[in-house]
Amino acid sequence: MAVATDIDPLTLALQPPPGETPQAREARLQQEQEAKKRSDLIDEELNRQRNAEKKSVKSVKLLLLGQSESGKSTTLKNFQLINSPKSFKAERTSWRAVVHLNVVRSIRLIIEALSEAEACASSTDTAGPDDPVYPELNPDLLALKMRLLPLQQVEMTLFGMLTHGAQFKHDAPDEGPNRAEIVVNSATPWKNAFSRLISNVRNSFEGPDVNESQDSREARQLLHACSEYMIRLWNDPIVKQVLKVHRLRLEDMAGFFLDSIERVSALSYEPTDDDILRARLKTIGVSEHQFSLKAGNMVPRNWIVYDVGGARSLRAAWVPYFDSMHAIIFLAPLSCFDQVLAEDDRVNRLEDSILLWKIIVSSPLLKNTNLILFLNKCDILRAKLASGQKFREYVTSYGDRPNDFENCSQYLKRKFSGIAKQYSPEPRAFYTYFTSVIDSQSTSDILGSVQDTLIRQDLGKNQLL
Ligand SMILES: Nc1nc2c(ncn2[C@@H]2O[C@H](COP(=O)(O)OP(=O)(O)OP(=O)(O)O)[C@@H](O)[C@H]2O)c(=O)[nH]1
Ligand SMILES: [Mg+2]
Repeated sequence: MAVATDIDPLTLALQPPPGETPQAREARLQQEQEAKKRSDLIDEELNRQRNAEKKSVKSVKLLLLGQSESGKSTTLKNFQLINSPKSFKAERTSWRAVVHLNVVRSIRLIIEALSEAEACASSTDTAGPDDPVYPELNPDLLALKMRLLPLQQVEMTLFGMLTHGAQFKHDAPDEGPNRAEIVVNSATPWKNAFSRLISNVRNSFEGPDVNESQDSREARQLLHACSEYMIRLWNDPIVKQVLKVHRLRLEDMAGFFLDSIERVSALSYEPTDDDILRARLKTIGVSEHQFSLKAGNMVPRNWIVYDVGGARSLRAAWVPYFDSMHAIIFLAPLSCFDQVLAEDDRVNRLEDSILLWKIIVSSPLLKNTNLILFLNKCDILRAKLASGQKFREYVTSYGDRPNDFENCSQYLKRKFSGIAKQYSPEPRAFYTYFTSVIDSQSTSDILGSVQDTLIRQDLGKNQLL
């Protein structure tokens, strides 16, 4: 049975040993001093870490805005490519299916145009002066069209795999048959559907997908088997004429891979970074991407980038995010001066972008938010102007200025800056960049400078430190 004493065990343990010599006492005290020094150092380090953690939990929140197809999701992909390259690579297999869906969609649009040409040819109604006049389709072309019908099955399979149930759908039919495209609700983890099919996700892009599902493999084999027919169809001169009459410029559409059919339908195909940036998947819902970023010798920050759907019907979902954002990157595609909205063909895309920008800069909710303007798709603007497309035919206020990239892009930059000056509730600085966000190198430089600016300047001073 234990005997109770007045001395607590700790005091007892710390007492000098009985009969301690002066030398032993000195050595003990020195040891104790050193132990204390070590313990203080550890405490100091723990405190430093705790303080750093406290600071780093404050996240920098960035919202990507702009009309549909302006390049928001592509900008998000660039953020991923720079800040979490490993997860970007791990998603390659999912993007392969999207590239394949993009190819199959382009072929479907051609087939629909051919069907329309056939219907016109067999119609007994007298053609009006404004009716399209299609060339005659020869039997070889009709046979080719039949041979490509199995691609419908490929589309359904890929679609089913990505949806993994019900998260994907075709666009609303009222957008017209030529506009129908596959959308993903980005709030749902669609990429996981593929990750589950490939249990050895790590490095799966470096070797054959041993665990790929039967459906997925069959879809790829079918696409591969149709490769030659797809190439013949795309290169057929009558098809080119039909598409011209149909006013369908597939090469200007998002997710265009028809010039690379052989490569992307090869059985060993794995998407490159460039393919992933070009692959088109329309967003509905809001997707959120987080990463940790360190600028210079500052404490790492948690960044959250939000990507939203830009189609008209989806814009109401933006507003709840306005409140807590540190910065907005607004994407205005400069190349769209001659295009109309997919969701409303009475509205010019450039006008829609300008109107949206006006709404954003004049919003009282955003008066303290950093605004960054990406004047995007500069590569397409350059190519369009070089091919002789006349800017002033669509933007009459441009007048007689030269029809070149330098002048047109500067004109549009002045237009957007003027709106910001005129409509901001309070004077504000904002940053403007000319971008082509499918160019990962130049976009990486721009995003690097955006990140740096946000951390060091306004956010560093006012909100985050
Ligand atoms: N050539 C070129 N293509 C671009 C550029 N930016 C985006 N794209 C392509 O345009 C298409 C549409 O881009 P997304 O990033 O999906 O557009 P989004 O703004 O997210 O569109 P929603 O999700 O519908 O709101 C994709 O196929 C991109 O690869 C660019 O600067 N140049
Ligand atoms: Mg998107």
